[in-house]
Amino acid sequence: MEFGGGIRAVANVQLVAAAGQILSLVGPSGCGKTTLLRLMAGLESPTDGRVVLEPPTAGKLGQIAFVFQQPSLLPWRTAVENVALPLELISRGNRHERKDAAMEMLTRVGLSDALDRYPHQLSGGMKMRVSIARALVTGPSILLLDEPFAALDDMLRTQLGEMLLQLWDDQRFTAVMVTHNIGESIFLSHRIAVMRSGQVKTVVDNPLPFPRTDSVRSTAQFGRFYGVVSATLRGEA
Ligand SMILES: Nc1ncnc2c1ncn2[C@@H]1O[C@H](COP(=O)(O)OP(=O)(O)OP(=O)(O)O)[C@@H](O)[C@H]1O
Repeated sequence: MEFGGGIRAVANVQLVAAAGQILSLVGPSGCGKTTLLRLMAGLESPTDGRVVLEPPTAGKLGQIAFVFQQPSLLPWRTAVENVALPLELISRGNRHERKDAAMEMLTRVGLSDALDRYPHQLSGGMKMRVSIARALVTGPSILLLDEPFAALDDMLRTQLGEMLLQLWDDQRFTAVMVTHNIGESIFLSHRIAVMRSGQVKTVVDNPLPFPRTDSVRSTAQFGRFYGVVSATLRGEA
């Protein structure tokens, strides 16, 4: 993928996101993580090469969802109205059905008490919950997340990570998530793709079993794997 001015953001990448699993992309700033994610989403077109979605229906409306670092909610819509928006855009259901689906999704992300609040009445963590509910309301088979929790404090980050795992357990979507945070990549994913200078240097399988709760972070296995991923990031492994 080459941008104007000859900037080569991503090159020679061969990466498979296994169906029903969570894959993390980690790497130093500017190594091409976001570009690769945007290529997968179809938000950028590759200068060369291709992105293959399996099954092909994964490319259908409502089947790929993207969560950005900023929740980017519409300020004039309530939480329910924001979450119902993707259903409106793909003309699914009538007004009542869309509202019911949005309410159910918001309940699943722990916001049953905030359905009718506007974005300015929500905390940063609540806005991200709405953003994730909006992404998942169509029941996508692929969820792409770009540093979704980067702006949140550690405690919220952990809570939302656990929530994401719970949602994955319920919906079993295929997820690809960009993160700077090694601990988060280990906690949340099945496999971790380590990127440097626009290339995927290696993909490591995460040995930690599911289901995972926060307590897994204090296990020796977690610590050992953290060391492996860090060394890989530094180019030592
Ligand atoms: N729209 C664009 N136009 C020109 N260059 C771009 C564009 N988007 C990204 N780049 C360049 O491509 C390279 C990879 O950027 P990208 O945002 O994918 O990296 P990243 O790993 O996600 O970085 P960060 O972790 O800082 O978000 C960088 O050199 C960046 O400056």
